[in-house]
Amino acid sequence: GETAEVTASPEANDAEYLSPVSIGGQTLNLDFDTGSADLWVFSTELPTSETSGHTTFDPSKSSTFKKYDGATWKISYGDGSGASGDVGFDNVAIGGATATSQAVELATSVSSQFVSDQANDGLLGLAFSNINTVSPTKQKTWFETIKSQLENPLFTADLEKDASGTYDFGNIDSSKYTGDIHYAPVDKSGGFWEFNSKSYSIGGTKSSCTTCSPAIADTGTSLLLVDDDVAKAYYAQVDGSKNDSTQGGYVYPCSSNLPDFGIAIGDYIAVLKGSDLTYANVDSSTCFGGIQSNANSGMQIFGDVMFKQYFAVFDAGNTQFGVASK
Ligand SMILES: Cc1cc(CN)n(C)n1
Repeated sequence: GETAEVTASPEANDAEYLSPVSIGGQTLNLDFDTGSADLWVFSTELPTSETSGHTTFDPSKSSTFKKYDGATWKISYGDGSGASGDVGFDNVAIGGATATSQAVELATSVSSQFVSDQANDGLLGLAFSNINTVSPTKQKTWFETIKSQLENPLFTADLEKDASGTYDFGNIDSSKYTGDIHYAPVDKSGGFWEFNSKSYSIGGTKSSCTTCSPAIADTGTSLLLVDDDVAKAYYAQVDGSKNDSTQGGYVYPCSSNLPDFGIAIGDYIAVLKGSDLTYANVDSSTCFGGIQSNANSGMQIFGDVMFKQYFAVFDAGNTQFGVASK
């Protein structure tokens, strides 16, 4: 069976991580997103006013591209961004592993967030294909297309703070973590890498929250979005913090001490170091937190803030998600 490894390079503030993907021989930099299941790209079908700075996929220049007549797609993300377009099939290679006849969704329209994010040429979804948005027939993700060719039906994420990391497909590289991998069973019925998260700790003090929302492992989200009462409890321990609607969330004096925050991955509490829980500066003395409220959406979203501190295993063979220290 095959294995593959690809670099994940951070954008400013580690807001997102981009990886090179070859589609019909054309290389684009895509955001690998375990929180969605569409592989879509900036394409020559977009208005040129929207593609400045991006690499676009040109189906007419790929000898292996096949149009999927009549198929369309339309996706919107938790941050309000979105895109839509039509569909074809092509050979898609990542780190030397090629999925043949992979559904490739060509954007004919993208929201302003994507137009201005010139480093991002599209997304590669790594959630479960039951939430793919292609109509009339849902399409498989790249991972599900290639899974049977892999040494093991899994992939791992090693994202780093302000440095390049890796995604590995088909194997767990033991040099990338220390200690045990702590697994939680995944409920994939909603299409996400979803698990229970019924406790947390703040500054070493553990709280159980039987009513806490389930969580998803989402490499496409920058922050850690936790239930509203948990976010409140955390920032109650941060001097000078406030929930500032103009800034879009909790901010605090950069000089304040941030307590460690433990998140439950099933029965295991992964402790995130307070010193790594500041996301960005709002101004020279005010900081924006990496932990924010999910506005009681009913789902907790564990994004890159977690992946920067823990090595992660997405195990489709056993339908489980695991983390390990690194
Ligand atoms: C573009 C994009 C992807 C995601 C996470 N699934 N978000 C929040 N935004």
